[in-house]
Amino acid sequence: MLIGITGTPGTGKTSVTKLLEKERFYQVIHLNELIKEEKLYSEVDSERDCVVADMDRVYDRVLELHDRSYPVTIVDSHLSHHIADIVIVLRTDPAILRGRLEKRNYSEEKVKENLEAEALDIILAESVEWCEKVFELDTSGESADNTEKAIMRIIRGLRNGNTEELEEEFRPGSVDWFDYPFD
Ligand SMILES: Nc1ncnc2c1ncn2[C@@H]1O[C@H](COP(=O)(O)OP(=O)(O)OP(=O)(O)O)[C@@H](O)[C@H]1O
Repeated sequence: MLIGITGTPGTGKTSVTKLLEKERFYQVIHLNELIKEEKLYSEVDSERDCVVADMDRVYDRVLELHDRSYPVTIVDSHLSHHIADIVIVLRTDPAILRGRLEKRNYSEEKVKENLEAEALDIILAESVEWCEKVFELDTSGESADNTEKAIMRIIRGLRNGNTEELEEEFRPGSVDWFDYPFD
């Protein structure tokens, strides 16, 4: 089973998937690292300090790496909803996200761009449009450990084929930061 952990940068995907990796029960593909290591991009956007991933090559590489001896393979990336049919979208209140992104020494423009994407539910909306099953998980005010536990609960439900209650609990649309003041 291939599961994407997606969300705006800073919502905690890497922190949480590193915890999940320690369980040794999951294969975890940290896609952004892979894209950089294997140069799976078509362009370097030096102005925005990022790369433009070549999604066809990325997709093929994930399929190659997908090790079916693991019951679950997790793809960690804000691009994972382009690849997996089942995704967990991590969300963070923009006021909290701002603090996390500022610690990375991002430019104010890049911080605002990401906060706006989070407040406008961009990744959630894409996930709902493209993926079969979407769980929305709010990490605001939660520890990474608790977020990991919630993800493990969702994975357990998926493996047991019993997701009705989880789909209700983590229903897309449960957070609303539309009124976040940007200026
Ligand atoms: N509940 C939480 N879950 C995950 N991370 C959290 C949580 N609360 C606080 N954090 C902190 O938020 C930061 C998230 O950074 P992280 O690199 O994991 O985000 P990311 O979503 O993987 O970003 P990127 O897409 O840029 O790789 C870390 O410093 C982490 O310790």
